[in-house]
Amino acid sequence: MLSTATKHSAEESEVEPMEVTESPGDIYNISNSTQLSINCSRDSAVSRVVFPVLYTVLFILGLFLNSLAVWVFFQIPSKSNFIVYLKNIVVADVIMTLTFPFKILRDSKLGPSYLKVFVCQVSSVVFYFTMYISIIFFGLISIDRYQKTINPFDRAKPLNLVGVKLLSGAIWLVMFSISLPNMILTKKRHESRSFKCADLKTEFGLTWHEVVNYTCQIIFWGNLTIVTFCYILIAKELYKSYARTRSSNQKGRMTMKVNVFLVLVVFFICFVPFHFARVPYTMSQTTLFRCSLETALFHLKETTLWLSSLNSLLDPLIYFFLCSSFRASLFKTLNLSTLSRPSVGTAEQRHDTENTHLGDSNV
Ligand SMILES: Nc1ncnc2c1ncn2[C@@H]1O[C@H](COP(=O)(O)OP(=O)(O)O)[C@@H](O)[C@H]1O
Repeated sequence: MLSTATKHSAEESEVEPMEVTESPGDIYNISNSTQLSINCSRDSAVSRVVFPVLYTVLFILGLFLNSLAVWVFFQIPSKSNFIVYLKNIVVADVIMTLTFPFKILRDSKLGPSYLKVFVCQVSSVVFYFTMYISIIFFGLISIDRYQKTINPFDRAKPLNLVGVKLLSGAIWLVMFSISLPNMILTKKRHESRSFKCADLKTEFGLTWHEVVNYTCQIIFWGNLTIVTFCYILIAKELYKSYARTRSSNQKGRMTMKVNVFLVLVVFFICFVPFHFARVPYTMSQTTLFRCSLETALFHLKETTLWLSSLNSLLDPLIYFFLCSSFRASLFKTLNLSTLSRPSVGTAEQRHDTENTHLGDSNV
């Protein structure tokens, strides 16, 4: 196995006939400098047709749902931490959705060749940046929902809200700062038409890419732990509450369960497969692997990445099922006045009221 620097210096030097000795584990020992990965084509009908079609579906539906969500959210005042977090996610989702057309054009080979460079340099980096923003806010939402479960009558204090807005800004800034070098350091010129993003990186750029990927793994697994832990505690509280009231309404109980676990389900479906696939894939970008293994890892990464992109489509479901202010405002926007009429007071009062008892879907 070769390190980042070794792979890079191997790729940068003059191409000479290479001697490759296969070792167990499908990884090559390179005993001569070469551009092995250049000869390993990823081109296939799946990457040229299937994924562009799947991303087109995501783009059309995602743009519609997220634009609607933005429209609805920006009529709701940011009066709770929960709403501030959801607004951050919706902005991240809109930006992520806007990166899809570039990927579609690049992968389908319908776009000009400089688009490939643009995708590696800008749009893919923006995609990952927004993905981790969503992941971090999912973690914060889980903590907030747990706090709301144990202290239902707690209202967000203005000072708290300022703190939460500052925290949100800081998260965007920090994530942008670690992503920016991935744009700047993707600047090597490439003669071959079939280059990979890693081929455009400077030596330090490839190291930075590797470091950011492992940092993002920590961010993901940390947030997954937070989300899982908080929702286990929430479920426990809900169970205690139902046991106390001895609710006999089975249907209501089922709805509550499904809604409570929506965040967890979305998180698992969208992000867990990608983060399992990402580690060996990043290794294949910085270490010389056998071509068949590198290609398999690439396809696995692309498949699981599509699941992560699906998140931008599933998030609006979370807003709808977990945020009553969103529902009320959506029905009002769509002129469904009967549905938008809150059962208790105004939309705002209803939101606050909904947060005050455990059996509500707002948890
Ligand atoms: N977690 C991340 N955060 C920010 N940028 C990233 C992240 N992961 C990858 N990138 C950047 O996105 C671009 C595409 O990366 P990647 O998907 O690994 O390449 P490829 O499309 O060749 O498989 C690269 O410039 C890379 O550095």
